[in-house]
Amino acid sequence: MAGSECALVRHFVSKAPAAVYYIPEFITPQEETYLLNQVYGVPQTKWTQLSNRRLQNWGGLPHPKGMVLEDLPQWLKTYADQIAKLEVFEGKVPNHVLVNEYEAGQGIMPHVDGPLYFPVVSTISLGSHTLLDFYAPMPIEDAVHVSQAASTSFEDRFMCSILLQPRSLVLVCEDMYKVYLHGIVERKADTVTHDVANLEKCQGLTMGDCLDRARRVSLTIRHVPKTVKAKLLFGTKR
Ligand SMILES: O=C(O)CCC(=O)C(=O)O
Ligand SMILES: [Fe+2]
Repeated sequence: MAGSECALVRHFVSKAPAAVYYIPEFITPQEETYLLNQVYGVPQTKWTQLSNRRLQNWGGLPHPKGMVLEDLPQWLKTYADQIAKLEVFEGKVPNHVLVNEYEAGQGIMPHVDGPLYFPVVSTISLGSHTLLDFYAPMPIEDAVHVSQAASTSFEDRFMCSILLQPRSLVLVCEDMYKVYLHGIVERKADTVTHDVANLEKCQGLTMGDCLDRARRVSLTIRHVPKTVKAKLLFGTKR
């Protein structure tokens, strides 16, 4: 992306409840193919299989005592450096990437990314679109009656969706990171509705369109502020 195009204001999603920026076609189709080749070119042992998705962790394992920093491979570092220039990380360069792979029909439960990261997440989507859904947190008074609240809560607390098209970049900031939960519903297709807050930034789509999901790979690029040398975290006597 050319420097002059970097001003984020025009990518601001004004219909979201707090700061989200959505940049369609952040990377070219050639870069998308290149990144997918890199993701699938790593040794099988880099993959962790979860019940509803596979992932690769790069940069180190975030830990409350600090992350033992590992260099990002160049194919990820290039994008961490580009995203740093967008200035949402306040001068820091992202040092951690989670690669998530979802088959059509897979998703991720609503969650918050938590305090180990600088409170901004930047995500490049590869291969397929998805809908990233945002939810208000559970009210405190309900939290003590979790089992009752949980049965209806996500539907009641739904706030908006952001359509993540292949090759797009989304930046989730402020309360969208710190307060609201995000998740991806396990569905094979998504319908475009008024709930999609960034629809006006998605070319060629109209209300009511049905989009079939395919396999999606996401690069979740973040900054872990607290890093340590391996010796300090684990001690010397092991
Ligand atoms: O795949 C995505 O876009 C979301 C991933 C996510 O929320 C996470 O890894 O914490
Ligand atoms: Fe997340």
